[in-house]
Amino acid sequence: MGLVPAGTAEVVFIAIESIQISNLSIESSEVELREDDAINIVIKNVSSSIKGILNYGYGSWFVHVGHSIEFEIDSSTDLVINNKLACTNRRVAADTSDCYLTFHKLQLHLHGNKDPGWLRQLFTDFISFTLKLVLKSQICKEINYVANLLADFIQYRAGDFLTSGDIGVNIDLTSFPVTKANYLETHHKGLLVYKNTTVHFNNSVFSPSLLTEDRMLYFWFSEDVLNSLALAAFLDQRFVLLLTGHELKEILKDDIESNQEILQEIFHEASSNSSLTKVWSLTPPEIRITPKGTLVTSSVAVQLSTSLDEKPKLYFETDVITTIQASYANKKLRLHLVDYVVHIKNVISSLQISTEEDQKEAALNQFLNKIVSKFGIPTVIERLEPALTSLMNSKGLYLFEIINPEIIPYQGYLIVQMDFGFPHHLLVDFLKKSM
Ligand SMILES: CCCCCCCC/C=C\CCCCCCCC(=O)O[C@H]1CC[C@@]2(C)C(=CC[C@H]3[C@@H]4CC[C@H]([C@H](C)CCCC(C)C)[C@@]4(C)CC[C@@H]32)C1
Repeated sequence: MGLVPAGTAEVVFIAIESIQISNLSIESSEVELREDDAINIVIKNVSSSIKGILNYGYGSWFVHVGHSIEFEIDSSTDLVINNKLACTNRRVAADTSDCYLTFHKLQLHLHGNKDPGWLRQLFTDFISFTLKLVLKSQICKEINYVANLLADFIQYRAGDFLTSGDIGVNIDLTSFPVTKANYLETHHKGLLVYKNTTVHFNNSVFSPSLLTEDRMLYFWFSEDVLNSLALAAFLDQRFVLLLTGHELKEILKDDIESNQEILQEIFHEASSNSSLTKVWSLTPPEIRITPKGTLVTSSVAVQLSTSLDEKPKLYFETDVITTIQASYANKKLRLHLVDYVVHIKNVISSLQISTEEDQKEAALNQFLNKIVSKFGIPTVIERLEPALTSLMNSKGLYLFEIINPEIIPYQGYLIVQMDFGFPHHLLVDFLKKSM
C-alpha cells in the first residue's frame, strides 16, 4: 500500500492484505431528490471493524527485513452519495462518482506485542490518511458497481415482465432520465416486438401531467399499446378456445329448460367423447378505451363437431362488442362485463329443428345470440382472468404487496396506479446473486 523512503540507502515498505470488514452497522439514512440534479443519499454513522494483515519492513535496495502483524481498525464514517441518473446503451444507469466519506473515528489496534513504537506513530500519522483514501475509493467504486447492478436488475425485471414467448416490449429509453422534486421520470419506447419485428405507433399522447402525484407507481396504457398486444396475441394464435362435450354441457346446464329441443340435440352430439367445440378469433380484436371501460370488438367463429373428420354439426360467426372494467384484488385480475352487443352471422347447421322451415333460421339465430351473450362471453372472460393473472404471476407479480390498486379508463388510454411494498426476498435474492 505504501512505499516510504527513509534515508537514501534504506526504504521502509508497508503493505496491507486480507482485508475483512465486519460488524457493519448504520445509524440512519436519508434520501432526497434534488430537482434536475441527483438522488442525494446520506448514510450516517456507518460503523465497521476492518481486519487485515500489515506487512512492513525496511532494508536497502537488496536486503529486506520483513515483518507481518495483524491489525484491526474500528471506524465510523458518514457516507454521502450523489447519485446522478445517466443513460448507457439506452438503459438507465447510475453515476455515483460524487461520493464522500467523512471519518469520525479511525482507531487502530495492533495485535501481538511486537509492535514497534515508530510503526504505531507512522500508522496514525500516515497510514490512516492513506487508508482513508483507499477506503473511500474502494467503497465508492463498490457503490457505483452495486447501484448499476441494481439499475440493470430492475430494468431486466421490467423487460421480462412485458415478455411472453415471442411477444415482448422494447423498453429502451427515448430520452435522458430526469430527477424531479418528487419522482424520477424515464420515458421508454414501449414498442411491441413480435418475433424480432417491431410495431411502430403514431406519436404517443402521454404527458406526465395526466398523472396525479400521490401514488407510488403509475402505469399508463394507450389504446395503441393494447391493440398491438392484441394483434401479436392474435398472430401468435392465442385466441383459440377448445371445449370438450363435457365442458360445453357444464356451461349450458342452466339453460336446459328454456331451449329444450335445440340443446338436447346439441347435447346429444356433445356427449359423445370426441365432440369438440372450437372458438377462435377471425380478426385481431380491436380495443378502444373510453371512460366507460375498455371496448373490445371481436369477430369470432364457433364450430361444433362430433368427430374430427366429419363435417361440423354447427358453425357460426359472431361480432361481439364488450365493455370491460378491470380491477385487481386479492392478487387476482378481475374483468367485469359492463355492456355487450352481439350479432350472429353466417350460420351453417345440420341440427334437426322441428320448427317450420322459414322460422328455423330466426329461431336458431335467436338461440345462438342468447347462448353467446349469456354463456359465451362470461366463459371467455372467466378463462381470460386466470390466464392473465397467472401470466403476471409467472413474472413475479405475486411477490409484491400491491396496495389499493386502481385501474381507471380515460378517453384513449387507461391508468393503473398503486402503492406497493417492496418484496424483501427480491432484494435478498439480488444481493445473494451479486455477492
Ligand atoms: C353452442 C356453442 C356455444 C359456444 C359459445 C362460445 C361463444 C364465444 C363467443 C364470443 C366470445 C366473446 C368474446 C369476449 C371478449 C372479452 C373481451 C375481454 O374481456 O377483453 C379484455 C381483455 C383484457 C384487457 C385488455 C381488457 C380490459 C382491461 C385490460 C387490463 C387493464 C389493466 C391490466 C394491466 C395488465 C394491469 C394489471 C393490474 C396490476 C397488476 C395491479 C390490463 C391491461 C390487462 C388486459 C385487460 C379487456
